[in-house]
Amino acid sequence: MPIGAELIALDRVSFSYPSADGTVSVLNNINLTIRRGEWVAVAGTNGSGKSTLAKLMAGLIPAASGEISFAIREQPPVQLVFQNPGTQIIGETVFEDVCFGMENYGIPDSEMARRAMDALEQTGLSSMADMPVARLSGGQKQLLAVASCISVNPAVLIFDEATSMLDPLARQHVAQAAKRLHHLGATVVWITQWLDELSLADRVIAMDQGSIIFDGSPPDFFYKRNDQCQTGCDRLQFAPPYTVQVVLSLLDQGCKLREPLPITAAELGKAVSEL
Ligand SMILES: Nc1ncnc2c1ncn2[C@@H]1O[C@H](COP(=O)(O)OP(=O)(O)OP(=O)(O)O)[C@@H](O)[C@H]1O
Repeated sequence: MPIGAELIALDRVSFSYPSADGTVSVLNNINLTIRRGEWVAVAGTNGSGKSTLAKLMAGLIPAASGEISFAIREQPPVQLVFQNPGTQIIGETVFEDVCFGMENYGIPDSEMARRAMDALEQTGLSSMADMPVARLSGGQKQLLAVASCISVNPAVLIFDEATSMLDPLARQHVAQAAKRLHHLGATVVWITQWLDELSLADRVIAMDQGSIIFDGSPPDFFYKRNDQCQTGCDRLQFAPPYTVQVVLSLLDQGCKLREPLPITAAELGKAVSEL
């Protein structure tokens, strides 16, 4: 299937969880299409429904109303790295855990060890291959969950705040591993609270109270204002990353920076050097 083909489409999807006095509505009327080859970042306030959206896109829960369609032929179609890594770790040792996922997808024994070590290498865990999983720290468990998901080479990889417990170096490892799969053709959905990670994406979805309030490019998320003069970032009441704050300050002072406005330090350096 070509780059840009529709892979996952949500059409007027709503979702509610059961509660003591009926149900609590979590997602309202979501329309969203994920296309092959995209890197889509999802940002949003706590409790806005990001993890629920991730589970719907991974086919783990059904929509209460509306329709979700999948047009993915590869196996496995979607892998979701959960926010809480404990929920997806099964093996006794680090190496066994990575192999467990591959066994489920029928990856030949002859390939398994090489793919497991490659995934552990990419996530910085290769020296811990024989360590019992119970001895891993929270962040190391998060890295193991990432390694297991990347080892099976899914068509769509969904990271649900998969870097929330990681130190800056480990975050970089995970981002690089995801980028590598993306270059090889995987589609990436990257849910994050770290706004500097939005620069990795082609497209940003912002969620608030169960609705998508922004769907556009990373620069537009930080700089494009609606009729109420608010950006997507303003509407979430999130402080923009430092680089974006510097750009806004430069614009306030009358500097003319070329479009698209910079969102990373490297882009800002280049834009300033061209003034
Ligand atoms: N299993 C559940 N049963 C009942 N309510 C739930 C369940 N899981 C989540 N919720 C509720 O659904 C809402 C959305 O939760 P969700 O985890 O999807 O949000 P989120 O945007 O991922 O939040 P966060 O950024 O805090 O992880 C929250 O109000 C939460 O309390």
